[in-house]
Amino acid sequence: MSIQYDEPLADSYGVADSFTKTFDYGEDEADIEDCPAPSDSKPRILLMGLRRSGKSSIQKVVFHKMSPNETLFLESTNKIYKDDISSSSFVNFQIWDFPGQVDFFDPTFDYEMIFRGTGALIFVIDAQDDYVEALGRLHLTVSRAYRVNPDINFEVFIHKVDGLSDDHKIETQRDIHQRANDDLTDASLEKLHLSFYLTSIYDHSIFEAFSKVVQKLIPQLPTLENLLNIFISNSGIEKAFLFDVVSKIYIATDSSPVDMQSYELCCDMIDVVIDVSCIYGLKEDGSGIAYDKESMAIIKLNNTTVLYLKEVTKFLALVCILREESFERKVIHCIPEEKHHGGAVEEVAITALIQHKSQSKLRPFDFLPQSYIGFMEDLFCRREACFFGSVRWLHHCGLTQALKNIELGVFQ
Ligand SMILES: Nc1nc2c(ncn2[C@@H]2O[C@H](COP(=O)(O)OP(=O)(O)OP(=O)(O)O)[C@@H](O)[C@H]2O)c(=O)[nH]1
Repeated sequence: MSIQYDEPLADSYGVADSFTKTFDYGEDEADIEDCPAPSDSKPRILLMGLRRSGKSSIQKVVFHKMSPNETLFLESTNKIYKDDISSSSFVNFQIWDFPGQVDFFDPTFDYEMIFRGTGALIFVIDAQDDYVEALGRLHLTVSRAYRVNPDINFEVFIHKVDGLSDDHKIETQRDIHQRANDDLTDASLEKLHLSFYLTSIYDHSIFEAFSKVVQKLIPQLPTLENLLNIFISNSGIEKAFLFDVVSKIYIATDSSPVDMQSYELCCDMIDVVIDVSCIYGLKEDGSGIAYDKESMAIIKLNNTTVLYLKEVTKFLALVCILREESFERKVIHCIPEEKHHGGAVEEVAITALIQHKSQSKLRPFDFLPQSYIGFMEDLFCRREACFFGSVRWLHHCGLTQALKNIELGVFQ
């Protein structure tokens, strides 16, 4: 395996702070009564479920880099615990971890106010325990929430499945799915849709499930997927993910199916890049940050697979899996001699294409004949454009702008 690494890694992005913050487990806790009015607060994802079902562990493992074994020592949550992760993550939301014993009939619990500003409600069921009580609680919770806010996405994590055999997992999912939906039908709530996920903090399933929960809350997701689709089909890439670097949830991918192995490979690559960067990328006095706009890495595996990571924004990375042949393809070899306009042909051609594709009014390379642009388009269509050209194209053809818009208001 060879790693190419772009130095220096120090810049003004300030993600180091975020990384340090993620290791600080002591955030503020707030009483239920302290909840701000929905209009003042960030969009939120609620984590609910019975005591000891694993809610706090999920939040700590996904957003605070706690190792799964450390969760054994987590104390029971007694108050609503609000975690604002927008300072360390692309996704601008709060996660509210509820104590297991929340009582909807308690007059001090203003559930209407809480549900009104909620984007997604994750209900965690411990699959290693008897789940009859959890199903009753799930029904009570989602039916209340739905009546207040029918736009909430209801997500059920069938959790701790690491202790179950494959057959047992499928059977448990089928049974929980059936019973939960029967309860909804009995209550004439057929329109209430529940999504189910098998999760564990001991593998990547919890990150994958969280990725899907978050993606549903991004209205611009089809645009991002579309860009990634065009990108991979023009460059011979097999799979492309846009990753939130700190949490390792992916906020978008192309529309080819996600297989767990590819996802895990990309997650591991992020870890490698950040770890190497923390060791070798900082300045001698230890200042600087581990992830910035210079961050880029290529890992060549010994089975002709190439992993490619490139910074997109201070929180996001594009991570791709491709074959060596696609990676090495160079557009320059395909351009006939008479089309060369001096030295940096590739640079000029790609920039021209970017301008052309984005229909920008500024066209500094307008001097290039239309046929030339057509020729380049043709190369892209024939999947002969070079890999790096495609990466630049993706950046310029709207990805950066699309992401900026999302950052401005992910849920609006
Ligand atoms: N095997 C296994 N254990 C888990 C998993 N997730 C959490 N746990 C364990 O479950 C126990 C309870 O986890 P917590 O995160 O404290 O549960 P909680 O739902 O926040 O509990 P309350 O705060 O009491 O509501 C801990 O010992 C965790 O280590 C998992 O995916 N697999």
